[in-house]
Amino acid sequence: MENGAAPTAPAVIVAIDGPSGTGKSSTSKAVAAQLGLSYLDTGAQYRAITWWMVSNGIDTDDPHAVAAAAGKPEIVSGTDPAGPTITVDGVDVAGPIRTPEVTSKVSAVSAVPEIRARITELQRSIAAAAPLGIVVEGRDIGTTVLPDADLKIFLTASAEARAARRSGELKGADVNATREALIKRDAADSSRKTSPLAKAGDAVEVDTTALTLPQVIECVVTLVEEKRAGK
Ligand SMILES: Nc1ncnc2c1ncn2[C@@H]1O[C@H](COP(=O)(O)OP(=O)(O)OP(=O)(O)O)[C@@H](O)[C@H]1O
Ligand SMILES: Nc1ccn([C@H]2C[C@H](O)[C@@H](COP(=O)(O)O)O2)c(=O)n1
Repeated sequence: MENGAAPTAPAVIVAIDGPSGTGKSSTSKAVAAQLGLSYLDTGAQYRAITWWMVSNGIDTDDPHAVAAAAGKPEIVSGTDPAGPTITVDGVDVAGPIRTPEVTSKVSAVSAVPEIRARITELQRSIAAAAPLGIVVEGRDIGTTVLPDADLKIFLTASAEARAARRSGELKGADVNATREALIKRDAADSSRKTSPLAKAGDAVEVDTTALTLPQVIECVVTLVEEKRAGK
Protein backbone atom coordinates (compact mmCIF):
# COMPACT_ATOMS: atom_id res chain seq x y z
CA MET A 1 0.00 0.00 0.00
CA GLU A 2 1.32 3.41 -0.96
CA ASN A 3 0.23 5.06 2.31
CA GLY A 4 1.49 2.18 4.45
CA ALA A 5 -2.01 1.26 5.65
CA ALA A 6 -2.91 -2.42 5.86
CA PRO A 7 -5.04 -3.55 2.90
CA THR A 8 -8.70 -4.00 3.83
CA ALA A 9 -10.63 -7.05 2.65
CA PRO A 10 -13.64 -6.27 0.44
CA ALA A 11 -17.06 -6.58 2.12
CA VAL A 12 -18.20 -10.18 2.21
CA ILE A 13 -21.82 -11.33 2.23
CA VAL A 14 -22.52 -14.72 3.84
CA ALA A 15 -25.97 -16.34 3.70
CA ILE A 16 -26.75 -19.07 6.23
CA ASP A 17 -30.05 -20.94 5.84
CA GLY A 18 -31.56 -24.10 7.24
CA PRO A 19 -34.41 -25.57 9.29
CA SER A 20 -35.12 -24.67 12.94
CA GLY A 21 -32.54 -25.58 15.54
CA THR A 22 -29.73 -26.43 13.14
CA GLY A 23 -27.50 -23.81 14.76
CA LYS A 24 -27.92 -20.87 12.37
CA SER A 25 -28.07 -18.12 15.02
CA SER A 26 -25.28 -19.47 17.23
CA THR A 27 -23.01 -20.12 14.26
CA SER A 28 -23.76 -16.87 12.42
CA LYS A 29 -23.20 -14.68 15.49
CA ALA A 30 -19.89 -16.35 16.31
CA VAL A 31 -18.63 -16.29 12.71
CA ALA A 32 -19.55 -12.61 12.33
CA ALA A 33 -17.86 -11.72 15.64
CA GLN A 34 -14.71 -13.64 14.74
CA LEU A 35 -14.43 -12.03 11.31
CA GLY A 36 -15.50 -8.50 12.29
CA LEU A 37 -18.70 -8.65 10.21
CA SER A 38 -22.24 -7.48 10.94
CA TYR A 39 -24.94 -10.05 11.78
CA LEU A 40 -28.63 -10.18 10.88
CA ASP A 41 -31.19 -12.59 12.38
CA THR A 42 -34.03 -12.50 9.83
CA GLY A 43 -36.16 -14.90 11.89
CA ALA A 44 -36.25 -12.24 14.60
CA GLN A 45 -37.72 -9.78 12.06
CA TYR A 46 -40.53 -12.20 11.11
CA ARG A 47 -41.13 -12.85 14.80
CA ALA A 48 -41.22 -9.09 15.49
CA ILE A 49 -43.88 -8.42 12.86
CA THR A 50 -45.85 -11.43 14.15
CA TRP A 51 -45.62 -10.03 17.70
CA TRP A 52 -47.01 -6.71 16.43
CA MET A 53 -49.93 -8.48 14.67
CA VAL A 54 -50.80 -10.39 17.85
CA SER A 55 -50.44 -7.29 20.06
CA ASN A 56 -52.72 -5.31 17.76
CA GLY A 57 -55.48 -7.92 17.58
CA ILE A 58 -54.90 -8.91 13.94
CA ASP A 59 -56.12 -12.43 13.13
CA THR A 60 -52.88 -14.12 12.06
CA ASP A 61 -54.84 -16.87 10.29
CA ASP A 62 -56.39 -14.27 7.97
CA PRO A 63 -53.81 -13.53 5.22
CA HIS A 64 -55.86 -10.52 3.98
CA ALA A 65 -55.86 -8.89 7.42
CA VAL A 66 -52.13 -9.59 7.83
CA ALA A 67 -51.38 -8.22 4.35
CA ALA A 68 -53.39 -5.05 5.01
CA ALA A 69 -51.34 -4.34 8.16
CA ALA A 70 -47.95 -5.40 6.74
CA GLY A 71 -46.69 -1.84 6.23
CA LYS A 72 -47.68 -0.49 9.64
CA PRO A 73 -45.01 -1.48 12.20
CA GLU A 74 -41.48 -0.10 12.01
CA ILE A 75 -38.98 -2.92 12.55
CA VAL A 76 -35.37 -2.00 13.39
CA SER A 77 -32.57 -4.58 13.69
CA GLY A 78 -29.24 -3.87 15.41
CA THR A 79 -26.49 -5.85 13.68
CA ASP A 80 -23.65 -6.01 16.22
CA PRO A 81 -23.03 -9.78 16.68
CA ALA A 82 -21.98 -9.12 20.29
CA GLY A 83 -25.41 -7.68 21.08
CA PRO A 84 -28.00 -7.94 18.31
CA THR A 85 -31.20 -5.96 18.95
CA ILE A 86 -34.72 -5.88 17.58
CA THR A 87 -37.33 -3.17 18.12
CA VAL A 88 -40.87 -2.57 16.89
CA ASP A 89 -41.98 1.06 16.85
CA GLY A 90 -39.13 1.80 19.26
CA VAL A 91 -40.04 -0.98 21.73
CA ASP A 92 -37.41 -3.63 22.56
CA VAL A 93 -39.11 -6.96 21.69
CA ALA A 94 -36.14 -9.33 22.01
CA GLY A 95 -37.91 -11.23 24.82
CA PRO A 96 -41.57 -11.16 23.70
CA ILE A 97 -40.78 -12.49 20.20
CA ARG A 98 -39.60 -15.81 21.71
CA THR A 99 -42.90 -16.71 23.43
CA PRO A 100 -44.67 -19.97 22.41
CA GLU A 101 -47.57 -17.87 21.08
CA VAL A 102 -45.37 -15.96 18.61
CA THR A 103 -43.50 -19.17 17.69
CA SER A 104 -46.80 -20.91 16.87
CA LYS A 105 -48.00 -18.03 14.65
CA VAL A 106 -44.83 -16.89 12.87
CA SER A 107 -45.05 -19.42 10.00
CA ALA A 108 -48.55 -18.24 9.01
CA VAL A 109 -47.57 -14.56 9.12
CA SER A 110 -44.29 -15.07 7.27
CA ALA A 111 -46.09 -16.95 4.47
CA VAL A 112 -48.02 -13.80 3.46
CA PRO A 113 -46.40 -12.33 0.30
CA GLU A 114 -46.87 -8.69 1.42
CA ILE A 115 -45.00 -9.49 4.66
CA ARG A 116 -42.16 -11.16 2.76
CA ALA A 117 -41.86 -8.27 0.29
CA ARG A 118 -41.58 -5.73 3.11
CA ILE A 119 -39.10 -7.74 5.21
CA THR A 120 -37.01 -8.79 2.20
CA GLU A 121 -36.55 -5.13 1.19
CA LEU A 122 -35.49 -4.28 4.75
CA GLN A 123 -33.00 -7.18 4.80
CA ARG A 124 -31.43 -6.13 1.49
CA SER A 125 -30.99 -2.55 2.66
CA ILE A 126 -29.34 -3.70 5.92
CA ALA A 127 -26.96 -6.01 4.02
CA ALA A 128 -26.03 -3.27 1.54
CA ALA A 129 -25.21 -0.87 4.39
CA ALA A 130 -22.87 -3.23 6.30
CA PRO A 131 -19.43 -1.63 5.98
CA LEU A 132 -17.25 -4.76 6.16
CA GLY A 133 -19.86 -7.32 5.18
CA ILE A 134 -22.50 -9.32 6.99
CA VAL A 135 -23.64 -12.80 7.97
CA VAL A 136 -27.39 -13.06 7.31
CA GLU A 137 -29.25 -16.10 8.61
CA GLY A 138 -32.75 -17.34 7.80
CA ARG A 139 -34.67 -19.61 5.46
CA ASP A 140 -34.55 -17.91 2.03
CA ILE A 141 -31.42 -15.79 2.17
CA GLY A 142 -29.40 -17.75 -0.41
CA THR A 143 -32.37 -18.40 -2.70
CA THR A 144 -34.23 -15.07 -2.63
CA VAL A 145 -32.95 -12.28 -0.39
CA LEU A 146 -29.26 -12.29 -1.39
CA PRO A 147 -28.92 -14.62 -4.39
CA ASP A 148 -25.50 -13.04 -5.19
CA ALA A 149 -24.06 -13.70 -1.70
CA ASP A 150 -20.33 -14.51 -1.76
CA LEU A 151 -20.87 -17.67 0.26
CA LYS A 152 -24.05 -19.67 0.93
CA ILE A 153 -24.25 -22.27 3.68
CA PHE A 154 -27.20 -24.62 4.32
CA LEU A 155 -27.11 -26.10 7.83
CA THR A 156 -28.94 -29.36 8.56
CA ALA A 157 -29.22 -31.71 11.56
CA SER A 158 -31.46 -34.65 12.42
CA ALA A 159 -34.80 -33.80 14.03
CA GLU A 160 -33.67 -35.75 17.12
CA ALA A 161 -30.50 -33.66 17.55
CA ARG A 162 -32.38 -30.41 17.00
CA ALA A 163 -35.09 -31.35 19.50
CA ALA A 164 -32.49 -32.34 22.09
CA ARG A 165 -30.74 -28.98 21.63
CA ARG A 166 -33.99 -27.03 21.96
CA SER A 167 -35.20 -29.04 24.97
CA GLY A 168 -31.89 -28.31 26.68
CA GLU A 169 -32.58 -24.62 26.10
CA LEU A 170 -36.21 -24.74 27.30
CA LYS A 171 -35.41 -26.50 30.57
CA GLY A 172 -37.71 -29.44 31.26
CA ALA A 173 -39.45 -29.32 27.84
CA ASP A 174 -40.61 -32.67 26.50
CA VAL A 175 -38.23 -33.79 23.72
CA ASN A 176 -40.94 -35.54 21.67
CA ALA A 177 -43.28 -32.55 21.78
CA THR A 178 -40.37 -30.25 20.86
CA ARG A 179 -39.43 -32.55 17.96
CA GLU A 180 -43.02 -32.61 16.63
CA ALA A 181 -43.27 -28.80 16.88
CA LEU A 182 -39.98 -28.33 14.98
CA ILE A 183 -41.10 -30.74 12.23
CA LYS A 184 -44.46 -28.97 11.92
CA ARG A 185 -42.86 -25.51 11.63
CA ASP A 186 -40.28 -26.73 9.09
CA ALA A 187 -43.07 -28.32 6.99
CA ALA A 188 -45.03 -25.04 6.98
CA ASP A 189 -41.91 -22.99 6.14
CA SER A 190 -40.88 -25.40 3.34
CA SER A 191 -44.30 -25.65 1.70
CA ARG A 192 -45.34 -21.99 1.49
CA LYS A 193 -45.63 -20.59 -2.04
CA THR A 194 -43.48 -17.48 -1.62
CA SER A 195 -39.74 -18.07 -1.03
CA PRO A 196 -39.99 -21.28 1.00
CA LEU A 197 -37.21 -22.68 3.17
CA ALA A 198 -34.87 -24.25 0.58
CA LYS A 199 -31.20 -24.90 -0.12
CA ALA A 200 -29.81 -22.73 -2.91
CA GLY A 201 -28.27 -24.74 -5.74
CA ASP A 202 -24.84 -23.21 -5.02
CA ALA A 203 -24.98 -23.53 -1.20
CA VAL A 204 -22.54 -25.67 0.78
CA GLU A 205 -24.49 -28.12 2.95
CA VAL A 206 -23.11 -28.73 6.45
CA ASP A 207 -24.74 -31.52 8.51
CA THR A 208 -24.24 -30.45 12.14
CA THR A 209 -25.80 -33.55 13.75
CA ALA A 210 -22.52 -34.97 14.96
CA LEU A 211 -20.57 -31.71 15.19
CA THR A 212 -20.06 -29.51 18.23
CA LEU A 213 -20.89 -25.82 17.89
CA PRO A 214 -17.18 -24.83 17.88
CA GLN A 215 -16.59 -27.35 15.05
CA VAL A 216 -19.41 -25.83 12.97
CA ILE A 217 -18.10 -22.30 13.59
CA GLU A 218 -14.59 -23.32 12.56
CA CYS A 219 -15.91 -24.99 9.42
CA VAL A 220 -17.83 -21.86 8.34
CA VAL A 221 -14.95 -19.47 9.21
CA THR A 222 -12.65 -21.63 7.05
CA LEU A 223 -15.15 -21.52 4.16
CA VAL A 224 -15.36 -17.70 4.39
CA GLU A 225 -11.56 -17.37 4.52
CA GLU A 226 -11.16 -19.67 1.51
CA LYS A 227 -13.70 -17.60 -0.39
CA ARG A 228 -11.86 -14.40 0.48
CA ALA A 229 -8.59 -15.94 -0.65
CA GLY A 230 -10.23 -16.78 -3.99
CA LYS A 231 -9.98 -20.57 -3.56
N1 LIG B 1 -23.54 -28.12 16.72
C1 LIG B 1 -24.25 -27.96 17.85
N2 LIG B 1 -24.16 -28.86 18.84
C2 LIG B 1 -24.89 -28.74 19.98
N3 LIG B 1 -25.73 -27.72 20.23
C3 LIG B 1 -25.86 -26.79 19.28
C4 LIG B 1 -25.13 -26.86 18.04
N4 LIG B 1 -25.48 -25.78 17.29
C5 LIG B 1 -26.37 -25.09 18.02
N5 LIG B 1 -26.59 -25.68 19.20
C6 LIG B 1 -27.55 -25.26 20.25
O1 LIG B 1 -28.84 -25.55 19.70
C7 LIG B 1 -29.77 -24.55 20.07
C8 LIG B 1 -30.39 -23.96 18.78
O2 LIG B 1 -29.37 -23.27 18.09
P1 LIG B 1 -29.70 -21.96 17.25
O3 LIG B 1 -30.67 -21.09 17.98
O4 LIG B 1 -28.41 -21.37 16.84
O5 LIG B 1 -30.44 -22.62 15.99
P2 LIG B 1 -31.23 -21.91 14.82
O6 LIG B 1 -30.98 -22.73 13.60
O7 LIG B 1 -30.88 -20.50 14.74
O8 LIG B 1 -32.73 -22.09 15.31
P3 LIG B 1 -34.04 -21.28 14.87
O9 LIG B 1 -34.12 -21.33 13.40
O10 LIG B 1 -35.16 -22.03 15.50
O11 LIG B 1 -33.90 -19.88 15.40
C9 LIG B 1 -28.98 -23.53 20.90
O12 LIG B 1 -29.18 -23.85 22.27
C10 LIG B 1 -27.54 -23.77 20.52
O13 LIG B 1 -26.63 -23.46 21.55
N1 LIG C 1 -35.58 -15.79 6.20
C1 LIG C 1 -36.58 -16.22 7.02
C2 LIG C 1 -36.39 -16.33 8.38
C3 LIG C 1 -37.43 -16.77 9.16
N2 LIG C 1 -38.61 -17.03 8.60
C4 LIG C 1 -39.79 -17.42 9.39
C5 LIG C 1 -40.01 -18.90 9.44
C6 LIG C 1 -39.55 -19.32 10.82
O1 LIG C 1 -40.32 -20.39 11.32
C7 LIG C 1 -39.77 -18.04 11.62
C8 LIG C 1 -38.90 -17.85 12.85
O2 LIG C 1 -37.55 -18.02 12.51
P1 LIG C 1 -36.46 -18.46 13.62
O3 LIG C 1 -36.45 -17.40 14.66
O4 LIG C 1 -36.91 -19.77 14.16
O5 LIG C 1 -35.18 -18.54 12.86
O6 LIG C 1 -39.59 -16.97 10.71
C9 LIG C 1 -38.77 -16.92 7.25
O7 LIG C 1 -39.87 -17.19 6.72
N3 LIG C 1 -37.75 -16.51 6.48
